[in-house]
Amino acid sequence: MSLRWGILGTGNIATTFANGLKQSPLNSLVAIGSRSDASAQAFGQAFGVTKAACYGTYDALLADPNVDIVYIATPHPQHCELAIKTAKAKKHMLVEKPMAMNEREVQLILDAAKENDVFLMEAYMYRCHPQTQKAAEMIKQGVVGEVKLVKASFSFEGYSLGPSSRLWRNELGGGALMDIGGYPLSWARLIAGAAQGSSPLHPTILKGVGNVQKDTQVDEWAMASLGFENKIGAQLFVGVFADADCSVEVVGTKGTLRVPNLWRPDLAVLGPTQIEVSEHGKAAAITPIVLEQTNLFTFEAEAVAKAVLSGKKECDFMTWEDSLSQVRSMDQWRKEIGLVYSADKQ
Ligand SMILES: NC(=O)C1=CN([C@@H]2O[C@H](COP(=O)(O)OP(=O)(O)OC[C@H]3O[C@@H](n4cnc5c(N)ncnc54)[C@H](OP(=O)(O)O)[C@@H]3O)[C@@H](O)[C@H]2O)C=CC1
Ligand SMILES: O=C1OC[C@@H](O)[C@H](O)[C@H]1O
Repeated sequence: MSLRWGILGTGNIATTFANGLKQSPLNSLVAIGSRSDASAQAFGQAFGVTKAACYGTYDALLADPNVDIVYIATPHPQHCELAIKTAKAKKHMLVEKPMAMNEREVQLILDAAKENDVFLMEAYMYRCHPQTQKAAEMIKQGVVGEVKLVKASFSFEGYSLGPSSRLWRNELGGGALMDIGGYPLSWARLIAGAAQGSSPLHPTILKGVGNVQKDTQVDEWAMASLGFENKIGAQLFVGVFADADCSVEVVGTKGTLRVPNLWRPDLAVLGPTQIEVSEHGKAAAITPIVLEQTNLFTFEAEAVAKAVLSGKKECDFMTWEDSLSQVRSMDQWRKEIGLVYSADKQ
């Protein structure tokens, strides 16, 4: 039995995810929903969706009885309303990151998923990749000794997208922190937990700085320093002004573990898929991650399908508790740098 997907939104990540679905025997794309008929038809044609299941409204897709699960791939401010509607339509859902704009919205989504007994996951796709699981396992086994510090960066050049891009518009949830801050944050939390053999931890302290621009009212870069109950610290950096550092490191008493390409291991141009461990002062030993299937979004879709088809409402790679911890930390990080959206005023 395969899971029948409908996608809401026909932008960048919707296309990437639809390609990932194509390679997954457990999944199939059966419907596409857009704000416009023309976009729905064009997208549907590219991915072999029947004309009748290319919908010019999101509501029409949610009313389609052939859709088991919905992938919400719109800008973040639309996630909350669409996720609640999806749950009420009794459909499972994979919601793009960040799950919603703030804790109040995430809580509403969790309540709706619980009430309607549907599967829900926030789409931190890198968490579903074998490289991430291997790195966390190595930390748990003590390859760097006692973990002291997690360093994680994510940056890309976003100016070329132009000022109309969601990245630069406050009303579309723009800025570096909301777009990519959740990646280093979710990695630091995962590793702080892995170090003690537990699920991801919530930070006990989070201090941040950032550059919220006067004209756009979104941040061009943001940094955070975190502390966890087990005395692990983390330094996070995100920026959307240049293709700068994207690597992650875990520093321990014995040595350092480094992953050069954690976020998009499917894109070889961003670096090799490998884990590098060096004892302090020595050359790194490299563990290559060799895989038959390399599409990151196929891993994500398969993780979701396995959970849904076995009756689970959550996926172990990104649980509901994990998403709550994420948004609480993101809210705190935003408060530290003075980054405000209209959702915060409701
Ligand atoms: N996991 C990952 O690797 C990635 C995740 N993302 C996440 O996915 C979501 C979408 O990002 P991305 O695909 O880059 O965004 P895009 O701007 O490329 O696409 C968003 C789509 O959402 C729909 N939409 C609904 N309301 C609006 C609106 N008011 N303005 C613009 N578009 C709207 C549009 O589709 P239509 O007109 O058909 O309705 C549009 O094409 C974000 O939450 C982002 O954080 C993004 C990139 C990578
Ligand atoms: O999640 C993401 O990862 C890659 C970025 O290019 C994109 O803007 C972001 O939404």
